[in-house]
Amino acid sequence: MKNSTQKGLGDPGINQTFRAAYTQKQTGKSNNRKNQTKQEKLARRGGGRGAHVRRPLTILVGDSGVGKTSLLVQFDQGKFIPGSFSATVGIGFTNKVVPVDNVKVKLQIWDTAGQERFRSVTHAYYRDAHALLLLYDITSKSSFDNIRAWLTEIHEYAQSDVVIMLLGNKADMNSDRTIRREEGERLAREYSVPFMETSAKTGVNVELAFTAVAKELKSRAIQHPSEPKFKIHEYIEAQKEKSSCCGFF
Ligand SMILES: Nc1nc2c(ncn2[C@@H]2O[C@H](COP(=O)(O)OP(=O)(O)OP(=O)(O)O)[C@@H](O)[C@H]2O)c(=O)[nH]1
Repeated sequence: MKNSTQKGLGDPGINQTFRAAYTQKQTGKSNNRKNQTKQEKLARRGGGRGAHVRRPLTILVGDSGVGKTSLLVQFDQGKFIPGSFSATVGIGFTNKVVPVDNVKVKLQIWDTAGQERFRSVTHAYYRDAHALLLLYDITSKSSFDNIRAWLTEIHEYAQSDVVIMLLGNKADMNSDRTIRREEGERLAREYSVPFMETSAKTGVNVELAFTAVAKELKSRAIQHPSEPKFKIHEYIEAQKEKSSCCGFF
């Protein structure tokens, strides 16, 4: 269900850091010169001192209403804004520094519109993505059924080595659940992608999802021969066990 207001394209009501990235990329111009300058500076400088991994791109994808914006807002600002749902227009983005060991991984995270009419726009960005977080809503069978189609599109448009993670969001809504956790796990196994259930509302596993991506991207960018290779599946499984042991679900 949607109301008439829409978020994205610089709407400050959702997240002050979201910008009109879509317009910028399409026209080559920003509708916010100050922001563009800052982005360019950040890109040039790499954003600060010390060891860092340069702004790899993570894109949130999935059907409209599964909670992509909410997940990003929870990760970025640690809050959940309940109430009316307003669909994203185009693409919004935020930048977030994730400390991994002694390295700052500066993720650029793009929140795409799940609505079908924006699909051709979001396809154009897949090839630039280093990681894709693919969400469904555990209370929505259609959003889960559409995951196969999303994965087909991802395999068609994204780089073959893109990090893909499947997230079953709205895990706090257990009483309305239509997709069992095992179904998510089975689908993820079939496609060999890591999986976890998240809640943008309570924050469960939200940080873990992004941290796992940051760790994987860091390990790919900075190879220390002496360090054991980071294994994202194992990391997530170990961390998930920790959270489920403590009664989050
Ligand atoms: N209970 C609960 N509600 C959620 C959660 N995540 C999102 N919602 C609600 O679900 C609705 C849709 O969330 P959005 O974050 O706007 O969904 P979206 O995937 O960004 O939608 P599009 O912008 O159309 O692609 C909103 O009313 C949110 O408050 C969650 O983890 N738990």
